[in-house]
Amino acid sequence: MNVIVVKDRQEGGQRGYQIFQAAYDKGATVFGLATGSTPVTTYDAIVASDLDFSQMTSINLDEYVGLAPDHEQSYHYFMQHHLFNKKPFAHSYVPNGLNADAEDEMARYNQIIADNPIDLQILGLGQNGHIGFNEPGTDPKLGTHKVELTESTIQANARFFDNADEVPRYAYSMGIASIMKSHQILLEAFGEEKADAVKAMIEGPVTPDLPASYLQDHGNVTVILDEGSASKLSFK
Ligand SMILES: N[C@@H]1[C@@H](O)[C@H](O)[C@@H](COP(=O)(O)O)O[C@@H]1O
Repeated sequence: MNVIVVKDRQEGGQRGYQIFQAAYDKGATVFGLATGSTPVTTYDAIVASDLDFSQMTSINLDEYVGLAPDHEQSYHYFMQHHLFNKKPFAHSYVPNGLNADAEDEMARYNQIIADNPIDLQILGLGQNGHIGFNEPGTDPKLGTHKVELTESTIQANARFFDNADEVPRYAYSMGIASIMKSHQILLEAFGEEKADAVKAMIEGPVTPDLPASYLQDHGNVTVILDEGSASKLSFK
């Protein structure tokens, strides 16, 4: 893993953007995108740039089951608001949280990923080490699947809802196997609350207990950290 430590998430967003731009300049056409607060500064830098995605494809990692695309906490809505309204792609795929037939949605989304191999995948990091919504214990061989969210993720994401009871209990998520097929991965993690997960991801063993640790087995991963999230690394 190529680890870059910057001062804060603003600088991290700029570094993330530079990696996007370099991939774009080298001919990347399919971008795997993430939600959460972490990638926002990178999306802001993309929006401020003159990069044109009108011939490109985006594929998002995950979506809550049961939320309509126009629900303010859906990941569809998040992407529209932070990126797609200002930088439209030719095709933007996000799992369909309203598809009650999980098998159908999993097959549909796996086909989309197979048809559009991801050149650059951006990832955030859950406090428990999850990537996408691949919670601890997830089988790394899974493709897109339906996930029951852990209590820790529900609590961490409750800040976006009126209260924790409103956080959906399930999500559709790209699997670890799908993520690992991306040619290049950019993971960003900012803030002290991510420091334990960051340390385990980089310095711990590869284990299903910390899903992001599988990234140690991928040959092209860049990790951008700020001073808080890097604070427990031993090599600093
Ligand atoms: N499914 C998303 C993840 O993709 C994201 O990485 C994580 C961290 O969120 P944040 O970036 O807000 O800390 O939150 C959610 O659980």
